[in-house]
Amino acid sequence: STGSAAAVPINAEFDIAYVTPVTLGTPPQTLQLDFDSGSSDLWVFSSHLPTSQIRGQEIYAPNKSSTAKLLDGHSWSITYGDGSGSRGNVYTDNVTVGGLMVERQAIECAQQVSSSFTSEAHIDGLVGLGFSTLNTVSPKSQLTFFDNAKGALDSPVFTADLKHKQAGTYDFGFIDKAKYTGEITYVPVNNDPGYWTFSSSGYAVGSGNFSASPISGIADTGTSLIYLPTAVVTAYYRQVQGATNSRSYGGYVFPCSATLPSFTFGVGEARFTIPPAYMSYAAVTPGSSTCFGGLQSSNGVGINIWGDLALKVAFVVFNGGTPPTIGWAAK
Ligand SMILES: CSC[C@H](NC(=O)[C@H](Cc1ccccc1)OC(=O)N1CCC(N)CC1)C(=O)N[C@@H](CC1CCCCC1)[C@@H](O)Cn1ccccc1=O
Repeated sequence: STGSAAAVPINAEFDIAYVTPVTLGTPPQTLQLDFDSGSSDLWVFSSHLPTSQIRGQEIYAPNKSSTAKLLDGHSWSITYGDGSGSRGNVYTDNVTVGGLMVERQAIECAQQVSSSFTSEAHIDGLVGLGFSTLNTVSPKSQLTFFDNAKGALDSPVFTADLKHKQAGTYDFGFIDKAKYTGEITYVPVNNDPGYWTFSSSGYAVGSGNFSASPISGIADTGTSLIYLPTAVVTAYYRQVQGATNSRSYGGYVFPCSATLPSFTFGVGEARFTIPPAYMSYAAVTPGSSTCFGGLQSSNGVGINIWGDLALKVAFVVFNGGTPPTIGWAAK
């Protein structure tokens, strides 16, 4: 079997996150979920949430689904890198993504969400696509949608074709040759403790020479930006007039009028260049002439992250075979 579903940017201006329609239960309830290869819980806004914590999101009501079953005595609780979090109880039910159905998928129903989730009306929950070792359900941890689907897939892979300010796709079980050009460069994945961790072969700032130093980081569809070592980040912002690492804004900012260099990263012999226009994010406050950079330091994060900003200039194959690998191709 295979599946294919749209990845739609939640913000018309900046690609800060992407959501994908997912149907749950019988009759089907459709929610817009954020596919996150940096975590491994499938959780949703639910009928178990106080209404004060729901502001425009769609909810999943297990008691309205004839195929929902309570996973008695199980609970979950998760906190993300940006400090947001949620917790609740667990049901199993049918989950369908782009025509691919998994029966008895653990659906983690939120009983509490942090304020940043309540204020993000476009995200009704997450689908974790990390390795199942990271799942937070207790006392028995649960499998991700991908791990549950894997055995039935034509090939044990999913691919991400994220785009700038337009809908892309997540495909399951097949590699669509129409979505990329040239060859796919595969590199090893270290899935301990459970991320899609791979080694980039280096970077270049603008037209500068390529610095061939390996950078270990995770491919994370749930993170907007790129978080890399300080040496890389200072080399980049040294080329940006007026750039500063702002404590108050929590990262590198610069005048929105600044000329930005492109940023190139390597995967094996392959090179991927992020154009200058992608390297600037929202103004730090609406209407401000100070902009937030797409490349930030991983110092405060503790892990290097290749987020949507890097993923959207490539076609990426998350190969869940044995051993797992990750493939990057131009498009
Ligand atoms: C440096 S990990 C920061 C990262 N969260 C982001 O990237 C959010 C995404 C977002 C944007 C807009 C609305 C809602 C959410 O966006 C920003 O933080 N932005 C974008 C806008 C910018 N102006 C400021 C910075 C993050 O926790 N991801 C986790 C998944 C996220 C959680 C929040 C909801 C969406 C999915 C996750 O994969 C990160 N992970 C990765 C490895 C280990 C643990 C861990 O937890």
